[in-house]
Amino acid sequence: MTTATHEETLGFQTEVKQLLHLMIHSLYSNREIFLRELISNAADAGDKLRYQALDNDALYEGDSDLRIEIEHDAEANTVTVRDNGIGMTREDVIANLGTIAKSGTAEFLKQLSGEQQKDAKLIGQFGVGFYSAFIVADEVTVRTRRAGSDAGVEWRSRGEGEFTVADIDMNAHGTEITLHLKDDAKEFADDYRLRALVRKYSDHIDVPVRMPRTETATDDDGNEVEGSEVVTWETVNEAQALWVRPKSEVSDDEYQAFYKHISHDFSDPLTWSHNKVEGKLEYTSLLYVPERAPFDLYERDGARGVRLYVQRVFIMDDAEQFLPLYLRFIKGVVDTKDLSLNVSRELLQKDPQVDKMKSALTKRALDMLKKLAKDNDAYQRFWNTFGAVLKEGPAEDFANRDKIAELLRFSTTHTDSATQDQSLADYVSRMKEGQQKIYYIVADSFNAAKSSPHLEIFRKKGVEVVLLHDRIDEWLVSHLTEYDGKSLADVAKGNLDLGEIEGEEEKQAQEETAKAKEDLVKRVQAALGEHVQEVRVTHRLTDSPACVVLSENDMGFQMRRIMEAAGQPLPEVKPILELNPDHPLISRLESVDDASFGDLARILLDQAIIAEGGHLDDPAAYVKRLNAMLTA
Ligand SMILES: Nc1ncnc2c1ncn2[C@@H]1O[C@H](COP(=O)(O)OP(=O)(O)OP(=O)(O)O)[C@@H](O)[C@H]1O
Repeated sequence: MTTATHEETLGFQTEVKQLLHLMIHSLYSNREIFLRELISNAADAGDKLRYQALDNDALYEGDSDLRIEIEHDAEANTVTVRDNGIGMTREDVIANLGTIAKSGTAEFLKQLSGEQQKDAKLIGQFGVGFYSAFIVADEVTVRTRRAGSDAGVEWRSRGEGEFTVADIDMNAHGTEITLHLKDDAKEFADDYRLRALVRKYSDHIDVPVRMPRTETATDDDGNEVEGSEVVTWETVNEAQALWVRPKSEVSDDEYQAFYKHISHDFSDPLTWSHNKVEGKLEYTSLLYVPERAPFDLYERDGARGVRLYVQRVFIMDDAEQFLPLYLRFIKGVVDTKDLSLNVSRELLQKDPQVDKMKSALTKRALDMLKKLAKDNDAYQRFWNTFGAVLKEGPAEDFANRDKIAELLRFSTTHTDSATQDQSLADYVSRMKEGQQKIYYIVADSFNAAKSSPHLEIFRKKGVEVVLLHDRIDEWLVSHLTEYDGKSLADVAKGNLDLGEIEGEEEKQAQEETAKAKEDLVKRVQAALGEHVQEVRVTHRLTDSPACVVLSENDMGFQMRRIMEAAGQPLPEVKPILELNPDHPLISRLESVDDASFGDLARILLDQAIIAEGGHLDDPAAYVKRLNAMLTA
């Protein structure tokens, strides 16, 4: 009988309470995943012990045969998951099983609306982990002892806001988790069910998962002999690391199950790529593209996907050195012979072998996406979720710029739909005769891009324009300046240059118009003074009277607004005002008296700024001027 001492009752961190509540209510129909989660943790605990024992064999305490054991008691309604892994100290227990350390958790939970809270998949992206035990249990007891330490700990909770910890004596190191099943979850205290679940979810993990089998002797008449029961432990799973097996022998189901084991995701991955590399570098990689984004995709210290193994020994999670940041959504495993077992994060950063593996894995990942792109439907789902992350690529990874460019998808005026489903290759295939550039516009929203006055001439001439409206887009195009030998041109910057799309006659007519309006331009320039960089006549407009543009080298309007919102001080840039000589308002401008001229010119400038999505310095003054005009 163990004696519990130093017992204390503590409250869960608020986030844990919220998560427990959400989980219990939203994961009811996925209840069985609790076993996968507990086995995953137990396997990780084994991995951690094996890693630490590399330096200190004594940590095994004479038991280096890592394993997981699952038992049940149908009468008591319990299921127990036991491992002889690293175990936990009292401090570990309080920190790990009382709080959630992931940053961004509070915001994530807060953002979930009532409807979303019922969506299992949303909670699933969070990675439910240990707390999923409470989906099936009304009481959970954890007994654990850290390998190499004397002190055992017992943690108990009903999942209702509090937990109790106490010191206990414990012979074996490792962790034993006992679930007292809820009335409606008694079905899990069943040998057949548990075995099936282990095979379904944990066949492919490295550690053996064992379950007891009781055999009873029978007499000559076939009756069981009382007291002859012998319990043998039977390994239920295959217990071989999946990535070590030849590709041809691994089924899709096994790949998918392994993905769920490493990612804690509920959905199947979209695709995967399994490769064994031999030669100068020797490693095996198994990379997956998930279907759903993790909640912390945009968190600075959010989880990165790759787990590092050295010769099958788990070394670390989140090994960010193996893939660039713009591929952070990729999950998987890298196992290599070329690193030493005691490699640390710091050493990884300096190791030239790691750089080589990173560049090889990056290519693999990009090739995997290229293959996925052949399936329009699947690729679109990928793009809708991770496209904005992939757009970080050209800036981060200059060498693979062209490969990344092939993978990008955009909205364009060809479809005029907010769905980003057009590739640059699609665009190029539709370019007009004589068109040398790929035209794009950047705006704060799809509608602002689609309705921009800058597009008028392009629509008139049937020239397609890429409609950029993600926050990252201006950053993207500042690093992706050409594709397939064609430069990318912002239609809102510099002089309009349609190249050979316009005939000589057209160009001449435009020059003549510009000449004819020289006086007007000068007058507007004088009236607007310091508010503009320049005033000129344009032929890019058909319906609007005026628009604002920037010089070729100025930072775009969208990027400016983002940087200003981030509190970044920026030098002031004045817009160039372009006037549409064929518009009635411009003709009117030529005929109004001096008193009204200044006001109308200013209204045209302000309207052009509004149409482009900008903010006026003094909106009330604009309204006043406009009202004065309307009532004149
Ligand atoms: N069987 C175990 N042995 C040792 N430590 C454990 C065990 N189970 C859980 N832990 C510890 O508790 C922590 C929290 O577990 P939990 O399952 O909630 O989250 P996680 O595994 O870190 O995250 P996720 O499940 O999202 O990957 C683990 O990181 C680990 O440190």
